Amino acid sequence: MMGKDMSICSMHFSPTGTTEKIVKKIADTLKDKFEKQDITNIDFTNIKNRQTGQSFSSDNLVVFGVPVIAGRVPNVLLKYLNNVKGNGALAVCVVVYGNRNYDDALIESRDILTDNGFRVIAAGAFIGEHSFSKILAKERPDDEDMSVVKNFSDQIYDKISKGNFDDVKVKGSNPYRDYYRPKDKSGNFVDIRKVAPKTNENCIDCKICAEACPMGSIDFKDVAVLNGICIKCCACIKKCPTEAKYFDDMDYLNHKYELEVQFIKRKEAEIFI
Ligand SMILES: Cc1cc2nc3c(=O)[nH]c(=O)nc-3n(C[C@H](O)[C@H](O)[C@H](O)COP(=O)(O)O)c2cc1C
Repeated sequence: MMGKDMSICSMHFSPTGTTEKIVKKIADTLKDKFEKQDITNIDFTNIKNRQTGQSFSSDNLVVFGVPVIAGRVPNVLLKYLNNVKGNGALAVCVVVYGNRNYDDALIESRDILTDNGFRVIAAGAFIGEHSFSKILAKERPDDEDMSVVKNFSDQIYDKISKGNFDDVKVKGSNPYRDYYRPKDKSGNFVDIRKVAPKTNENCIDCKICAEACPMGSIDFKDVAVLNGICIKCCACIKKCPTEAKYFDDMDYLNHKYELEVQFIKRKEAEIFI
């Protein structure tokens, strides 16, 4: 291990790109420090890539990242993650959250990787612009975040170079807390799972939204039609060049507004090594 045969992989689920940015920076920094030619990128956002399963070996170092969804690992990924086998590979576990909280997402992600045969040697919770919002954690990860990411990568390199593959301890509770649930103005829980994006007359039928939807739910023939579930990842909204996609559900909009007001204070990344 860690000889010339070691290869570095990055693996991410990242509908709006913040997780991807962090995971790739870590993998790239490690590639340079270990003087490797290239890295393998596995984009789990793409439904086809999730369906094939992945098998690693003890010669691999995998940087794995997901966004925090309702305080946990995105539950739509769980069945696919069962088919990702570590076989002794080293792993770095990353979660990215929108400045509310990562709750038990990091520990859950670490546990999934460990149960699947990875040796998780480092972990970090980072902040990315909130999927729902253009102002909450706006444009993060920013330069300050990326220098923390770089420093984290340097520490991972040092740990591996010393031959220290100890499992990492992370923050979070097990049994995991329930999925975080939004509330209405009166404090009652609301269920936004069935809420779906709408399409306005700005749509130029470029199909970017259909390509971006990680659930493959937007109909290619008529992008205003939804053929499957919506996880509210907002890839279709944030990637649309003409602002044609939007949500108008009042519970959703109220939740978004509350998040923007309550969690305005900047949070910082936490790393565990
Ligand atoms: C349905 C949903 C639930 C989310 N839940 C949380 C949460 O519990 N805590 C939080 O801080 N951010 C939460 N977020 C925000 C994302 O974790 C954050 O914006 C992340 O940077 C998105 O990653 P991506 O750019 O890789 O898609 C949620 C986003 C979505 C779409």
